[in-house]
Amino acid sequence: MHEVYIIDHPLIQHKLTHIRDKETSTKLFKELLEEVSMLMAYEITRNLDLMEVPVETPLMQTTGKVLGGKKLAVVPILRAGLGMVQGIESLIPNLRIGHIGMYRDHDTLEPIVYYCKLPPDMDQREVIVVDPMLATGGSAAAAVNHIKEQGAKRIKFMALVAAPEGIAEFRRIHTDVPIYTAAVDEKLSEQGYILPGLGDAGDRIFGTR
Ligand SMILES: O=P(O)(O)OC[C@H]1O[C@H](OP(=O)(O)OP(=O)(O)O)[C@H](O)[C@@H]1O
Ligand SMILES: O=c1cc[nH]c(=O)[nH]1
Ligand SMILES: [Mg+2]
Repeated sequence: MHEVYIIDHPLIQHKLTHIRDKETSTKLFKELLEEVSMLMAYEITRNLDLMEVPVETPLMQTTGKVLGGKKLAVVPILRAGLGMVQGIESLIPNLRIGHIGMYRDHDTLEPIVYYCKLPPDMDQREVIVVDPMLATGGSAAAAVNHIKEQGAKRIKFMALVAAPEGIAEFRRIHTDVPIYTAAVDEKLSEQGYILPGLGDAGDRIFGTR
């Protein structure tokens, strides 16, 4: 069973507090989410494999290290996951980006796949699935199911905020996928919102409130 990693770097926690604030504008919300996603990706990728290569500095020949392991792909869960891509992309060279569209039926809260386009070689890649919110866990679990069906074997899931209920549900279904989050909040509301949370992430990113 894989772990839940809480990335509690002070800069991430500082920015997360401003993201939660209902007075934060759409523009600032988006910028902060990108910054936090970059900082989280920095932590998540700290175990990437390296290989040695020769490099010639202006002064002499030496040996350096470059990324040498599996190639990476990031897969945002639409819509809100899109708000995390640019921050990650700015950090990771040669990143491939897949997209999976999920929405929750407002009455049943059941997740529904409405779009999926992934790189063809998913079995060759280390995959980071991103969505700011892990609420009931239904969307994330269904998205990862779908991505596994396309061949992906090494997957990590990254959320900004997670509810205990969502963590439990996701781990019940995907024992092989570690969860990385900046915060585990108190609980879900009866409407399936994370409390205290930050509201509807998609609406706050795209200004559709
Ligand atoms: O864990 P769950 O209970 O499944 O809820 C989490 C999902 O809900 C939100 O998406 P939403 O359905 O609001 O779609 P959107 O991104 O288009 O706003 C969020 O971005 C997650 O994808
Ligand atoms: O609190 C929540 C729960 C699901 N989706 C969101 O965007 N926010
Ligand atoms: Mg939404």
